[in-house]
Amino acid sequence: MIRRRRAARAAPLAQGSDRAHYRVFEPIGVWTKTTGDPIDLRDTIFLNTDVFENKHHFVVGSHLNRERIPERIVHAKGFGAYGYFEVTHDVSQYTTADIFNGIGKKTPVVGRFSIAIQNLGGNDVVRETKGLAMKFYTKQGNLDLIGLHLPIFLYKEPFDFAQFVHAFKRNPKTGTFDNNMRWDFLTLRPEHFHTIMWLMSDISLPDGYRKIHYFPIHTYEIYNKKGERYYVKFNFRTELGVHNLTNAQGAAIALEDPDYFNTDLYNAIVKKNYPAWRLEMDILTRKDLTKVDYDPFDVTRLWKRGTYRTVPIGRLVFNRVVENNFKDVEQSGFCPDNLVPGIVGPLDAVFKSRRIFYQDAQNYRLGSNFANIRVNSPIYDKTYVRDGMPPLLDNMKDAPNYYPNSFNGPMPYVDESRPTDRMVILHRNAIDLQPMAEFYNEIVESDAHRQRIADNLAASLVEVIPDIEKKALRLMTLIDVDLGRRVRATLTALRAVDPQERQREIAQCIANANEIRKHY
Ligand code: HEM
Repeated sequence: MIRRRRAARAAPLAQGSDRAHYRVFEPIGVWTKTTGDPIDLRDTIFLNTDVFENKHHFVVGSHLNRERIPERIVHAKGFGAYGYFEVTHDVSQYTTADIFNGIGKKTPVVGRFSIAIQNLGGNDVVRETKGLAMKFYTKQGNLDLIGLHLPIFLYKEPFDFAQFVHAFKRNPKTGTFDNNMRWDFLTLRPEHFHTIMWLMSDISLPDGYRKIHYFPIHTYEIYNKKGERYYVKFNFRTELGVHNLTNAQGAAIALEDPDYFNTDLYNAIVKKNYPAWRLEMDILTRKDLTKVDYDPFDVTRLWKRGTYRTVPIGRLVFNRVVENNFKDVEQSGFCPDNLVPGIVGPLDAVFKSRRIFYQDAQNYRLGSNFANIRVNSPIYDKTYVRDGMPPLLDNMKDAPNYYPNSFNGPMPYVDESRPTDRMVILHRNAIDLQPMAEFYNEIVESDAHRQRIADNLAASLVEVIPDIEKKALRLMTLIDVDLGRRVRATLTALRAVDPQERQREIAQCIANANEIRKHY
């Protein structure tokens, strides 16, 4: 699979190559200023002219100064594609959501694939959470499902979001990623460590965005026509199967192409190797909720095997690359709170917090009318939300701008199936190390994989100060004595390497990387 990428790069300009964006257009027309008046050739040459006379120069220069908008606080680096979702199994017995009813029904979709911690311009090939944010343009409004490559989340305490982001982003003094900050925070908030274990495992260095499963993680409440409620987790399973890179392959690719994930996705789609995912849902009934001996709304742990059943729903396919990255990707805004009739949504505390902050982030990043940006607009909307910063589209022209009114303005409808009450979820704040031990001993399939996890953890501890290292090793030992022992042993071995030997190792690593690169 890596080899294909080299071939793709060999002839970037060749006709019919995967670099389809190098097409030559039919003449587009006369170049104009932003105000539409044609540009004279003499307005494009400033040398030996009075630069201050040239209005065009100032329009272009001052616009350039304003080209950047704030990057996303997390998942800043990403790439997008358009596609569709097709129902393969009717699930109307569980939900009235139009998108999931009627075999063969197709709904247009935009997706944004991303990396969690890197800034815009960062490296794709790093051991970080990957995301896939999806917007389904359904007949009943936009449904946004936002998934990660992991089936669990870091914490169930919403307050931790800002603290985690600060600890895992850059040190305020050095401007670099800092394992001391990370481990300090982790040892004080051990709940997060479950996700960190998944991050240190093989699936967290995947071979591109296409070969990953994505999980919206939360337990969603859904309801059918009779008003019966179900509790479900959605899973998007890649049809290509999960493929991961070794650390050495990752290092080589990171050097060669920091945008590898974008390149891979782009090339696959233009070559018509459309990436596809099977959507399924794990289901618990209301009765099941009272029977299970775990909290099914806790995003930090998996549902126990044997307690739920899984039903297939459909197929998600991305078959069109975006035509303009800024317009379609940078300006896209996904809110987990964009739900449709038939899907009440999750009830846990983390989701409640997300209901507020995505919307707020997009108000800040894109402006209060971000829903009017084409990529974010639903198929149908008739609102009383008016005016404000552009874009405004037709601003509902002269239709009434208040409700109720006597002039036939938009009217609400009645969803008779929608539940009238909401369950209140109370979480426990006890730290449960059992899911972490289970991950290490049961989900991780082999001893060799356990060793790789320990090696990755140890590598992240090399620069950590003794006090924090001690706490980190204690935590790992509490989870599993074998884990603590392995990490300690690798750490000792890494520290024992004398500096010259280390230099040789780095040189060897680069040589290995070059060797690997020869093959793709
Ligand atoms: C308290 C919990 C959380 C908060 C407050 C939070 C907040 C945010 C914010 C503010 C953004 C940037 C949005 C933008 O600028 O458009 C974001 C992006 C994102 N978040 Fe979260 N998040 C939380 C938990 C989660 C969880 C549980 C998941 C996955 C299930 C997730 C997945 C993502 C993804 C994939 C993106 C990138 C969206 C895109 O591509 O535009 N987050 N989050």
